[in-house]
Parts: sequence; structure tokens; C-alpha cells
Amino acid sequence: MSKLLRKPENAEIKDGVTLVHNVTSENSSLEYVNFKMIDLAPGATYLEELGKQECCIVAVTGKINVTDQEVTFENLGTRETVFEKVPTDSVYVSNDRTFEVVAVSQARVALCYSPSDKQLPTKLISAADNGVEHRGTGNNKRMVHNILPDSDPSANSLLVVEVFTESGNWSSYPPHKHDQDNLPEESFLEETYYHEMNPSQGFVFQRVYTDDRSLDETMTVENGNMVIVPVGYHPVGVPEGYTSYYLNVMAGPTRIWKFYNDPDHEWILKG
Ligand SMILES: O=C[C@H](O)[C@@H](O)[C@H](O)CC(=O)O
Repeated sequence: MSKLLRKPENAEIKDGVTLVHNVTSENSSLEYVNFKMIDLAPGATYLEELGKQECCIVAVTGKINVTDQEVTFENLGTRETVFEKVPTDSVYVSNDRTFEVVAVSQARVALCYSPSDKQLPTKLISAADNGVEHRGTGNNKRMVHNILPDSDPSANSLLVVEVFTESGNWSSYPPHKHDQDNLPEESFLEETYYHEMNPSQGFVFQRVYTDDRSLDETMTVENGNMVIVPVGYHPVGVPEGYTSYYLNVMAGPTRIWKFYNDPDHEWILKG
């Protein structure tokens, strides 16, 4: 199995708290992006002290309360399944703070981390604050919820978006990359994908590859899997009959999303 593909761990870490995924700089090649997906049973709590990392807490499904021990946001979350295709609520918590998540209902919560040493205010990113984008044409259409885009100055290095791609369409396509710290041409952002499929027995194909093909992995990605994108182009193809969801976390030395399209395939944009 590709080292870039992660299947759910589903490790119970305390009563009512299951660690579904845990991507760290120790167990991956990523230096900027860290990620946890946790499942919380009703009433379960998860507390974390942040060091020099910031965190975007995404109420992926279900309802949660979030506090940084100074301010508390209650009843966050807008959906029982991501395939309701509505934006959800998130909370930004900066470095050197402690946060606690309390499950109001059964909940799946994404914890998206990146480096931070300039403490910023804790901020509710409500569903209504998500910019919704409809990108692409033909069989390249997808819908994007911008949870924490680079246009939002609330974070130091973190970028968080979620993407819905319908049956028979492609996303992150034409293939693009952001693996060179070469602004204004291209930014360097590591990336993680947390994938879900509807119906859940579905799969997508995701390729991660570099210009010199020193990295060239094509993966069958199933419901609940993650894909780690340290470098390279990273297109996703969705078979007929299924809808794809993925949550992206990106971070790098500069908080700008400036991608570079694969020249072999950029002609597709010219229609
Ligand atoms: O670089 C960002 C990720 O590849 C996705 O968020 C991608 O941009 C989604 C899309 O535009 O299809």
C-alpha cells in the first residue's frame, strides 16, 4: 500500500473518544501540516494544550461545544452527514492555548494543525462565513466550501477547505501542484486529504506525482481514507454513481495558495 494512503486507525484513546486518523510530523514526511480526525460519543470530551501550533476545529458531522477556556461556542455543527452538502461550523484556536471539545451529539471532528508562534484571537468560523465556490466546467465540476482560505487573515499558516465532486467528475484537476517556495509563481504548501464517498462503498482514484516521476502513486481511495500530499500534482477522479467529499488541510512557509498547473494538461482550461 502506498505510504501516502492512510486507512482509519479507529483507536479508542479515552472513554467515548476514538482517534480515527492521526497524521503527525513523526509518522509522516509532513513538517507543516498535522491532522487528527476524532469521533466523540454524546457527552464525551477531548482536551488539548497547543504549543507552537494553531488548530482549526471542524465540526465535520454532529454537534459540539468548543471552548478555549475563555470563550465557549455551543451547538456547533450543521449536518449529520457531509453529503447534506451544507457548510459547517469551525473554530480557530491559536498557539499556546488550550481547547476542549464536548460532544453534544455523536460527532466526527477534524483537528487541523499547522505551525504558529504569533498568538491570534480564537475565532468562530460559522457555516454562514464559508465562501461557497462552484469551480470547473464539463466533467470537471466541483463545489468548494472555503473554511479557512488564504483571503481570511484569522490564521498564521493554516488553510482549510472542503470539496464535493459529483459522479463522473474530476477535481484537483487539471492536475496542479504547490510544492515550490517560489512566489509569485508558486507557493509551497503541504496538503492532506480526508476522503468520504456516497454511497459509502464507493472509491475514487487519486494520483500523486511529480514532473520527474520520482514520485508517481495512483491510489484507490475508499471511504474514510486519507491521502498525504507532501509534493506533486494530486488529481482526483470520481467514478459514475458516486459523490466524493474531501477535507483539505494545507500549510507551508507562506500562507498563500498559489498553485502551478501541469503544463501537459493545462490546455483543458482553454476550452
Ligand atoms: O490545492 C488544493 C486542493 O488540491 C483542492 O482543494 C483543490 O483545489 C480542489 C479543486 O479545486 O478541485
